[in-house]
Amino acid sequence: MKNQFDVIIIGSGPGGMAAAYDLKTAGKKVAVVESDKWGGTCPNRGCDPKKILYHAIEVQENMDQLIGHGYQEKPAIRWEDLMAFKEKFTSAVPKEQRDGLRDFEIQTIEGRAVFSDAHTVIVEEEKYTADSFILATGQRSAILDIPGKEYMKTSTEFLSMPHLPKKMVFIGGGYITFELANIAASCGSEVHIIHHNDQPLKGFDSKQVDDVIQHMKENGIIFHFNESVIEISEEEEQYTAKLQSGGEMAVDKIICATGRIPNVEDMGLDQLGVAYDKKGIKVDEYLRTTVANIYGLGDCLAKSQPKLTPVSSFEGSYLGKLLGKGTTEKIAYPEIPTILFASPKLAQVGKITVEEHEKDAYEIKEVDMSSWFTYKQRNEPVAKATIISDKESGLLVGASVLSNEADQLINLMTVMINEKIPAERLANQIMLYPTVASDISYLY
Ligand SMILES: Cc1cc2nc3c(=O)[nH]c(=O)nc-3n(C[C@H](O)[C@H](O)[C@H](O)COP(=O)(O)OP(=O)(O)OC[C@H]3O[C@@H](n4cnc5c(N)ncnc54)[C@H](O)[C@@H]3O)c2cc1C
Ligand SMILES: NC(=O)c1ccc[n+]([C@@H]2O[C@H](COP(=O)([O-])OP(=O)(O)OC[C@H]3O[C@@H](n4cnc5c(N)ncnc54)[C@H](O)[C@@H]3O)[C@@H](O)[C@H]2O)c1
Repeated sequence: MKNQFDVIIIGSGPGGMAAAYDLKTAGKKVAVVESDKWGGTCPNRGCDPKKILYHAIEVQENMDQLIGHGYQEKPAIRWEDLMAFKEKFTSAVPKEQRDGLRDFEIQTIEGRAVFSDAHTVIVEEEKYTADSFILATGQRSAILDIPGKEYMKTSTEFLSMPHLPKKMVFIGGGYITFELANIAASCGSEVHIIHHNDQPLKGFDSKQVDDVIQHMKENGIIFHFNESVIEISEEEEQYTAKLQSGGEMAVDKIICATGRIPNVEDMGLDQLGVAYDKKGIKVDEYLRTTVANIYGLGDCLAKSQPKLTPVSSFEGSYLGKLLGKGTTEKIAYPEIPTILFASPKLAQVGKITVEEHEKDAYEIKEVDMSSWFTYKQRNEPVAKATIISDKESGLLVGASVLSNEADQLINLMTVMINEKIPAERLANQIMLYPTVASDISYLY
């Protein structure tokens, strides 16, 4: 039957895509429904466009570190050209992603999916039925509920701004604020960050967060901790943010980055009995929702794992195996690394702090790497690592790294932790020199 499938996936982000390709490879008849841009958040309005902008400021910073050591002056970034470069990548994404599915004989359905029963969705007034469904609907930006909230923009608008505002404010103290504020400041905007408490970037090593803040202050960013925006007014595209402390701030753009909310509403989930709360859809260890033939993955789930592209893809591949090849295993997550693409980068994996009562079990080592050749050759101002290993086995259990090479180092350490590679085995490897990998054996 034309509209009858083994599995229908709702949402074409990295999670939905991974599930679709793996299920098709396993011989299933698969369809993907998408109501917005094919490819979802990551390549259209998330990681990828952000990384293109970030790369430009990373190059700028690398050059800045060599002023007086070969370079004469810090290069300026022309926002309009950078945006045009970014647009070259992002404008092609939806078609490429959709055509990729079609070429693989996965049916693509455009429109918003709404369930009419546990085996049927309606999209643009047409019925589609399936044995199983996967909810891969992602999240969207939360907007603070304050007077004048209609004047706030989100990360999506930031990543498509045709011109760089002269003065802007970011509300929130999470990943999005820190990454995008850093980009805006490096490109020449006067940037303010307003955060409702004095503990931004929760979940990262607090000492290293202090270092990031210090570095961002040196980059010109102005932090306002224990402060909130309570009202916004507009006059001729100039915005005035009224502050809880009593003051006011006049700016050209206000970006709200106070977290993201799952896309779960108006899909008929309540009538079916698919349980969810404000954190997302509830699933068991097989990623099954409270309705037996409906599964969920990625950012739209209420779960403890971080909401990141590779996590969504991992879950998509797991469901590909579960529904495609009939594995009966529960999902088992490895240690998941996370990174803040700021200046410098802050990345971590596994255990990053040792409590007083754990001190007999773990060894914690703090290493200042800034005098090492890898960092000195680039004149990097900061390079620090905190390494935690299990005293009995000697195995690495966690690490947090603050440096512009943190991504490379943490990727290597993630493999060492997940594959339980003892330090002695590293001595058997010959790594390229001088590179970050050749430093790793000095770390613990
Ligand atoms: C600014 C920003 C920067 C980020 N940077 C990084 C990064 O550097 N590294 C990283 O790992 N992660 C990053 N992330 C997070 C990453 O983008 C997400 O974790 C990832 O995209 C989640 O994938 P997903 O498949 O779960 O959902 P999404 O990619 O959000 O896809 C969900 C899709 O479902 C569609 N949909 C929703 N409801 C329906 C419906 N009823 N019918 C049909 N379709 C529907 C949506 O339109 C969307 O296309 C970033 C996110 C943002 C916003
Ligand atoms: N490098 C990366 O991997 C990367 C980059 C960007 C985004 N992301 C993903 O996107 C998600 C969303 O990022 P985000 O920065 O929007 O969220 P976040 O959860 O990282 O940070 C939200 C911030 O807003 C603050 N906040 C919450 N409610 C508030 C309120 N009512 N008033 C004022 N402040 C409030 C929180 O204290 C927090 O500091 C991340 O959790 C992550 O999963 C990842």
